[in-house]
Amino acid sequence: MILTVDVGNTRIKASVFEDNTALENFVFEKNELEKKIEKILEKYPKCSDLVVASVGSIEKQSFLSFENRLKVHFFTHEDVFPFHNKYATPKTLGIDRMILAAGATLQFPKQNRLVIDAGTCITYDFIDENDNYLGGAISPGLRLRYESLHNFTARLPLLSLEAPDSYVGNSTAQAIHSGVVNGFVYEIDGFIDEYRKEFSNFIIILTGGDADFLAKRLKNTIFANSNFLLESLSQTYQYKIDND
Ligand SMILES: Nc1ncnc2c1ncn2[C@@H]1O[C@H](COP(=O)(O)OP(=O)(O)O)[C@@H](O)[C@H]1O
Ligand SMILES: CC(C)(COP(=O)(O)O)[C@@H](O)C(=O)NCCC(=O)O
Ligand SMILES: [K+]
Repeated sequence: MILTVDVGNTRIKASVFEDNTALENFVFEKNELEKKIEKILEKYPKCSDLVVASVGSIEKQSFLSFENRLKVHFFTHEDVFPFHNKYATPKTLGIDRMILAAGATLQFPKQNRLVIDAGTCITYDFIDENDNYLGGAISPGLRLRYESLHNFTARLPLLSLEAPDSYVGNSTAQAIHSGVVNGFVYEIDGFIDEYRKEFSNFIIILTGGDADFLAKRLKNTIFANSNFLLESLSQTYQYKIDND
């Protein structure tokens, strides 16, 4: 039994896996990290390994206190991954994107794959049928768009996510919702259309905190799996054990 932990820039997600099947998922804030992990381990004392991917401000040291109880693995660029990394700056590729690419490679072998993670940022990652990781894109996520409109202007209010009534926002609030939500949806559909021009066939995996909200609004039919990063962490860890 393993406990996987994904430290994103907004929140921490965790999941307990037994034989690559998730038993329970957890979401919490950075300041609750140790307390929450303590609680999870109390509930699942059979956890033998703690596996972490962090792109947030939490470093390896935060997990060291658990090392006397279970094996702690903090993923880095030095680990073995099941794809060929063709990024021009492989050492700066986010570890979350590496885990997503690894999960896509292991779960959907020998085909072109596009992973879209709608979290703090939207990240796009493309792995071709020969398991070459080619790269993708990084753009602001949904909440980041609402916050930056507010933070960098004098007159725009901070709104929380709401589906717009129309493209034609007829008030400040509706104009912001239209710009943020429709802009987000058009961006993703636009990227998918561009990839379609170059690659005739590929599967799309949509994940992240906004995946469910997004999936039903896209022109392209995509099934969302908001647990894909944690599933990929469990699978990539197994791959590491088998290939080290
Ligand atoms: N309770 C919540 N707190 C913060 N963000 C949330 C919450 N529920 C949904 N979201 C959405 O999830 C997105 C962040 O996704 P997430 O995958 O958790 O990010 P990260 O992995 O970067 O920490 C935000 O854009 C926000 O719209
Ligand atoms: C792009 C990211 C900030 C996304 O983080 P997230 O939205 O998952 O919190 C993260 O993958 C990162 O810090 N990447 C480093 C730059 C790169 O991937 O090229
Ligand atoms: K992301």
